[in-house]
Amino acid sequence: MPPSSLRVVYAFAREMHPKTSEVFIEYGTAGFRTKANLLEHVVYRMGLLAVIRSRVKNGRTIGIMITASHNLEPDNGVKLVDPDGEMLEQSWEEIATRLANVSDNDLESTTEQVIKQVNADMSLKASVFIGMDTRYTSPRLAAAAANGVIALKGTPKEFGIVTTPMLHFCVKCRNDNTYGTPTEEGYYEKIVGAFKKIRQKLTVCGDYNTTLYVDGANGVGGKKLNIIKKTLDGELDLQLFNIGGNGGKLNLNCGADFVKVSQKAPVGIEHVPFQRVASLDGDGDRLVYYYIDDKNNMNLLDGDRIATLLASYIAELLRACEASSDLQIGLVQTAYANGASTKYITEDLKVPVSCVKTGVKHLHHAALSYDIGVYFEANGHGTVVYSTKAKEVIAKVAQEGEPEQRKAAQLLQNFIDMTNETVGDAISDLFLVETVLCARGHGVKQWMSSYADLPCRQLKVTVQDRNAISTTDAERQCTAPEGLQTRIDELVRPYSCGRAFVRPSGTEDVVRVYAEADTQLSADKLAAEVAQAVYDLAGGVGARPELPV
Ligand SMILES: CC(=O)N[C@H]1[C@@H](OP(=O)(O)O)O[C@H](CO)[C@@H](O)[C@@H]1O
Ligand SMILES: [Mg+2]
Repeated sequence: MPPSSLRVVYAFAREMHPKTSEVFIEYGTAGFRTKANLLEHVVYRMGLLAVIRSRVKNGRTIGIMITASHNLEPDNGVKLVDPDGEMLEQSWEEIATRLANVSDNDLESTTEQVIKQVNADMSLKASVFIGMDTRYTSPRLAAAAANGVIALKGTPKEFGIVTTPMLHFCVKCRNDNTYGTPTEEGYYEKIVGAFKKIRQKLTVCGDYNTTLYVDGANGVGGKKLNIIKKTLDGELDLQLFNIGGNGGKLNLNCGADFVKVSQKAPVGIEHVPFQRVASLDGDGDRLVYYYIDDKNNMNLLDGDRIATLLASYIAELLRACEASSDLQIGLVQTAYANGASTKYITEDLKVPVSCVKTGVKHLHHAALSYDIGVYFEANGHGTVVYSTKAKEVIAKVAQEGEPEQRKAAQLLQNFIDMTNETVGDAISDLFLVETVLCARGHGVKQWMSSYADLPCRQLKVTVQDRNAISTTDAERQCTAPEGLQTRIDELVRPYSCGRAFVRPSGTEDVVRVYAEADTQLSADKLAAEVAQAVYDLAGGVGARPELPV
């Protein structure tokens, strides 16, 4: 890199996107996420880093997504997408953090150091796709990202408002044209196109009802479903709520995170007993379902429930193809998965389960070790990944199998096409769920009946330094501070079906507490007791922990 070019970087930074805050910011589970007004310089610098990353990857396209997902409107965030549409390689997170925090004066030399460290050939072309969510601060941040890309002579392409998974999809397609066309239209063609194909092969029957209510969290996912809705031809009657524009605030008392954590129905939705409702998060990468029953009770169908539904259907089709002995299907969860779901998967579905640390990158990675890997966080973020071997075996049966086997294999092929394999995707997952329910003639009651969730509760505790808490065994055991795990064990012991763990959040400055037990009262009580133990033994600050979250 000739020095003159780096001087441009520096001048650009100081003039247009100066670092105005001394607050240290870290590339966490979901990239950088904080108040939007602290992010402009960070995003500009991620534009620089994306160019360097693209060059290290021989000019393959890198993605930048501007979003703070399920956080409230004043926050925003940025994350990088690697060439196969997956999250940024973990070893680069430290580099991203370093570049985000240096002073404007040190930016030039730090950029140069990074280029040397990663051995980037700065004479190569570089391509960066930029997407953003619906926040009013997003266009300004997207422009800062594009300026960063231009400063290092990369080529930015702005996609405007897209869901996070759409951007991941477009990055993947740009680098691998067998996957699809790298545009929003290409996304609809592949995902919605496959849904329509599969629907032609299925008959609407039993308790399945084609009306689906959707809570769009007043974010981007609902807006995109409004586009898709117009192209559906009776396959699914989408009734969209919380799609923005009616004064409803992004993620405020609505959306997948609110529904999952509070276990309450969102605002802004008409209640019809036993009506299926799909709830998306603000950037369209999480999905949970729920229904209100005739006693006005809330019934949540979360990520664990979606994972088991998809895994059981795929396993059923594999058996029908007679390919189940050739292909190993597995499920990946985190410690937040409801204990009842894990028991159901291992004992009833007889599918192997692995438990990994929180954060999609960990789940995605573990899922790749199966021929077909289904992964979901309990909060509704997840997808299915299919190995090349699985695709080849299924394609062979679809061509050469007996008629019944061929039929099942062709259904599986449509199912694969409908899946966004790059990352959890609320829209793709919604179509996958609707397909399984339709194929089985099931309504929400049958879906719910596969197993009964153990009541659970999540709480947050504010401590002086959340990193004083260390964990092991996929975050299910606490190794520091001393004595905390022993205390948790003592607290859990008296509870029937009791389980509890604590871990520092990667996206908020809190310690998260999770507890489950045989009754809601017990789960709430256990969570409160464990939260108190965290407060006492891990340096709690501010108000003592209280219910609810
Ligand atoms: C309990 C929980 O839902 N944690 C979420 C949350 O992470 P924390 O590290 O718990 O803050 O945000 C992550 C990014 O969206 C998501 O991957 C994860 O599942
Ligand atoms: Mg999200």
